[in-house]
Amino acid sequence: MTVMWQKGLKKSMPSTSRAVNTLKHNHCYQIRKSPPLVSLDFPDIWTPNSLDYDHSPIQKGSNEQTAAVIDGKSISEEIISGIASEVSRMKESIGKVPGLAVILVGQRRDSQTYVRNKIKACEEAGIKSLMTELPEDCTEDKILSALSSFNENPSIHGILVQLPLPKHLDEEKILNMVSLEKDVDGFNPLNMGNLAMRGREPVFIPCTAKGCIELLLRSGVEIMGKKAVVIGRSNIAGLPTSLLLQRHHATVSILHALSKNPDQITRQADIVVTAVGVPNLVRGHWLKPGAVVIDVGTYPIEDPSSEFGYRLIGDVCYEEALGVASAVTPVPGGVGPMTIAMLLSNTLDSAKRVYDIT
Ligand SMILES: NC(=O)C1=CN([C@@H]2O[C@H](COP(=O)(O)OP(=O)(O)OC[C@H]3O[C@@H](n4cnc5c(N)ncnc54)[C@H](OP(=O)(O)O)[C@@H]3O)[C@@H](O)[C@H]2O)C=CC1
Ligand SMILES: Nc1nc(=O)c2c([nH]1)NC[C@@H]1CN(c3ccc(C(=O)N[C@@H](CCC(=O)O)C(=O)O)cc3)C=[N+]21
Ligand SMILES: [Mg+2]
Repeated sequence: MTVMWQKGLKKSMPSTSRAVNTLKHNHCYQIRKSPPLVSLDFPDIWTPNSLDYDHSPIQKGSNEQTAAVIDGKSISEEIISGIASEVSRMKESIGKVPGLAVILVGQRRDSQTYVRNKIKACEEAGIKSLMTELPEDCTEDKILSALSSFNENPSIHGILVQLPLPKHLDEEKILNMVSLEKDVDGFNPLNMGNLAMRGREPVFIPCTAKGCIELLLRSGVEIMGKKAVVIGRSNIAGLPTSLLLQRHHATVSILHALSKNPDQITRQADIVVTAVGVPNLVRGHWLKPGAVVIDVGTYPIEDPSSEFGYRLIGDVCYEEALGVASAVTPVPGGVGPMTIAMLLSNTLDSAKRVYDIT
């Protein structure tokens, strides 16, 4: 493997040696600081999302197209129009509508686009939206005070802090301030824990994960008993998606930046969900013929010819996948719009819970 790969492994070594050191210092007298039996370290390396992947030329149309294109855009529109009619029913019966608050910090163009899309979708569905835009260099206190006013505002049923936040801000602390009952992103650790644990129900299911499953179900893909591979293990995409697939009784493998032979493991999967952010990471030969491929990745690349100066590409080599898979989601027009539809769905559910409507 390449230099990056080796660097990653080397840098993740200290966790072991740290454990050994603690053992030496503690000797056997101090019980309070006993060394961990299990290391909980995630790689503290920065994984640049560009490790070791296949740069060989893309095989356009070398195989006849086998795959159906899963139209996330139109499925999301269907869902949003269903939400819109529920919202108008709510308005007629109790004179109230769901409300979503969005906090956007800084000037990232992609974040601005996603947030704009979310606000636009709220308008379509009749959901009230409030948006707080804060400068890149804003203080933590500013965000926390915006959050506490949204937490207390009874006409707000969902709160979303757009990620990533600028580096100087403590993301965990800020996300922890979002009231559990309004955490429509599902990023609160209690939500994730409940998603993972048998017999428990999260208040909200994270939107991207929910969107991926919804795409599978609405495309008639059976999940139960199937082998699913999720590439990526982030809190916002890969991890919750793998948990949700497991809840739907798939046999799930999770791949990440330090996984070896990802192509071979992926080739065994009936369902592949990829959430990495590396363009063309998943090549045609990574896929089992007939696999269903859900591409969460959205990597912005410069494109002066498009409206906002950039366009998005996914993790999957789309041209190659079309000739191997049985179904593929495009980027754009796949998971992205579904994430937004699920955000609205969570916000509606939240309002229904507050007003005790079924
Ligand atoms: N369409 C949508 O609605 C959404 C799209 N996205 C997009 O999905 C992508 C991922 O987002 P996010 O999860 O936030 O990103 P993160 O950077 O938080 O996570 C990326 C994950 O991919 C893994 N990874 C990195 N490189 C490789 C590699 N070469 N092979 C296998 N795994 C690798 C990382 O592994 P490790 O853990 O070892 O570092 C990590 O788990 C981005 O393009 C993002 O824009 C995200 C959310 C919603
Ligand atoms: N707190 C938080 N919640 C999120 O859900 C969240 C986040 N932070 N940070 C970033 C990721 C990414 N994400 C996307 C949402 C919509 C599109 C989307 O609408 N995509 C369209 C096209 C976008 C465009 O018009 O360029 C599509 O794929 O068709 C993409 C990506 C949500 N995320
Ligand atoms: Mg990364």
